[in-house]
Amino acid sequence: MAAVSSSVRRTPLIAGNWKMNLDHLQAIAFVQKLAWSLKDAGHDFTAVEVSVFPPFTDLRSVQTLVSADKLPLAFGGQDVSEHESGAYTGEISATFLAQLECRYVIIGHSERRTLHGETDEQVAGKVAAALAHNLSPIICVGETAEDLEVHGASAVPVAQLRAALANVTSAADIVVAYEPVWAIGSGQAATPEQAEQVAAALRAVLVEVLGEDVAAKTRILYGGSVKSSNIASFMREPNVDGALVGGASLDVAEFASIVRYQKHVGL
Ligand SMILES: O=C[C@H](O)COP(=O)(O)O
Repeated sequence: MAAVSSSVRRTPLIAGNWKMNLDHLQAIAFVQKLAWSLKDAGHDFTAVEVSVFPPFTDLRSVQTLVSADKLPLAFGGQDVSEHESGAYTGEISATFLAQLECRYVIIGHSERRTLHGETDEQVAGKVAAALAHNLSPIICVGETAEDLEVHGASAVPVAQLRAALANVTSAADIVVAYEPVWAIGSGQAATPEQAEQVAAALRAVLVEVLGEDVAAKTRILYGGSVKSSNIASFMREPNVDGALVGGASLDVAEFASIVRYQKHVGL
């Protein structure tokens, strides 16, 4: 496995993927409460970055609030089109997301791959579209329970990451999220050791494709049944740099507690 300099500091990222939950009014209330709760707790947003991923219809409201109140929160879309513009009913372009000051966009979530038949080629196209508009793609990869049994944990995520990077040739501001499909919404998270093993294999792909410097700076998140009670165990792993949180990101207190993992476990 390719070695990566351990001296590079990667700012942890805790990302909340709301999926198809919270309308634009609920989004405003949630973001206000989250920001107040974290500020009250003295959270250092430069030490652990926080981002939320509302439905598209909430983004304008979230942008307005974050901008007006100068909140130290990032936000982004849950998906993006690989196309620039045109006759693509229902699609949202990277240009539109960039205009709403999105910093990130989730790409290739297993729910998109499974429920909407999204292919590796489309994922690669979306990654390219995001980067072309200075959005940082959070590239999701992960194996199903069947993949795990047949191929082991790393093979499918590694192949998915290689495919997603097909159009990426230079230093790029990307994030990788390792989300075993069987762990999503199941209450059965991977063990920290499993997450670290796959994250290390994914970092080796980053070294091969993008070089050691970029690989050393790229954050790799774990996702799948992350809660305040297990986040610290993942964050202790050297190649895990944050979490992509689904269900637990919909509760302000629980999500704030995940963000504050350093505090409550003394990391
Ligand atoms: O994007 C988030 C993941 O799908 C994880 O969801 P979960 O935390 O509900 O398991």
